[in-house]
Amino acid sequence: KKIAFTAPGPKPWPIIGSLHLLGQHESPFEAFTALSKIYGDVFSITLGSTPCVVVNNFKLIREVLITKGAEFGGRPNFMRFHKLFGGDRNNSLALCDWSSLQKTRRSIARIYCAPKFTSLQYDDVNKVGTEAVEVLLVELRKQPMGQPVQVKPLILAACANMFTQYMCSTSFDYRNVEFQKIVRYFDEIFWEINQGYAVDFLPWLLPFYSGHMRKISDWASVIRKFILARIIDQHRASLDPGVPPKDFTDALLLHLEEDPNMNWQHIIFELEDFLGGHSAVGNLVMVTLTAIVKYPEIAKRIQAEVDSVTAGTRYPNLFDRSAMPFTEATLWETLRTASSPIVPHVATTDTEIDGYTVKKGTMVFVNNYELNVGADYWKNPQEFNPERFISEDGTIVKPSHFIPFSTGKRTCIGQRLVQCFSFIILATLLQHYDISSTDKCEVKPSCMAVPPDCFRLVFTPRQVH
Ligand code: HEM
Repeated sequence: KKIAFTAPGPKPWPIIGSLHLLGQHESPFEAFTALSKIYGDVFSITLGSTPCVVVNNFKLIREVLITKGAEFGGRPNFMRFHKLFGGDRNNSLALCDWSSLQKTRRSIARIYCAPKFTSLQYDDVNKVGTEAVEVLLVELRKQPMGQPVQVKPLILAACANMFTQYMCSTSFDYRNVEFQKIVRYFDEIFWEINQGYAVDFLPWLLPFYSGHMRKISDWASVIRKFILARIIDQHRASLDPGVPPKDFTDALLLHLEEDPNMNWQHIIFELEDFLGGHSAVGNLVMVTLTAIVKYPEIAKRIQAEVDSVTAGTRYPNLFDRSAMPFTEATLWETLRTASSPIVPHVATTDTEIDGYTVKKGTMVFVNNYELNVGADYWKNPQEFNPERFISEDGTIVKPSHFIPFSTGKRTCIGQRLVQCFSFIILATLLQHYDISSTDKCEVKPSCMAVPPDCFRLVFTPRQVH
């Protein structure tokens, strides 16, 4: 008879478990990599009183996300996740446990959020993206040129309009105070969701976090009220079940009429989830711009590419992507080096990883930081070098272990939109400006988010493009 063993790991202390070990490095993922050198590529760790397993190599990560994806489809029960979604994290697509409702929600979203290259939706993404970036250029021209500018809110507003226009056929003026407020709150939430807190694992600390938790649920509820009043109500008034849906919002509303398992709340929460994706794109662009500032030669290569493709006579667009591999590769290299964490998974049944027993309810961390910067996976991993994603024939190549959007059942639904919108913004900004900074442009390791109030950038109009 086979004897069941759990994976080796550090001995937990009473109450805090091994939480203290995560504090010994700049990011918990660096701590995981360090611990994997002691305990092996799969190890157990108790955080607070939660049993966790960390998987650290590509073979085991595939086992968790693909081969046994169905057994690891749950999400952690963090209080913050509930607070963000009206008291129940199952309202959220990214933070809910796996269910048939989730399957339905993902399938409605896929057509709109993962548009194929030859689809009508792709043309729409292109149109919406290029129009919104032209408005961004107009706003940038109003800023003092050659001086430090707090540019994040402008970039986020452009991204927000790309998302609201694409998904809800609605966009907003940059001076609309309510719009500014929800863009800010979405960004606060994005920053928040990217932080790890001891209270996630030590719920008895909750009384000390009550103010913080209230703030989180207030941000989310202001956002939902805005979505209902400014977007859903208008769509509902003009909805015509006899014609194909004009956008994602219509598709969701039509689905509500057909599917008894769907209710009003689901629609609002689903829109909130997807519209919130704009903060991810805006933060990715900000992180990419830190590389542009740090490595001026990379900016020059992107400028050469955009100048040659557009001959200085038009704005770049999505159909230029294949002719601008360096620009695209810079975004992939940013995703690699920033190494955004994969949301933890949870075992929904008693199972195994690499032969070790994993009990139902165990939280599983996928150490994608190791996949992104480990010496076993990359040549000179610490170097920022977009060339690593360009093949000899000038096309983009991504090694199979590079999974910035994860893989399997719960893979990111927004990845195509991210690639499309961030490409348009980066290419157009560099077509028009040289970008530098007098501030320290630092990004935390293993984090795709920069704080809502972050470094300023200096935009200098280019003479030739
Ligand atoms: C730089 C930008 C982004 C990165 C790096 C990113 C990465 C990820 C990762 C790693 C996951 C977790 C997958 C897993 O647990 O296995 C995820 C989930 C998800 N992402 Fe993204 N994402 C980005 C932007 C977006 C955008 C723009 C949207 C929406 C339009 C979006 C929608 C989602 C959703 C709905 C999920 C949850 C899927 C599920 O749990 O079933 N993401 N993303």
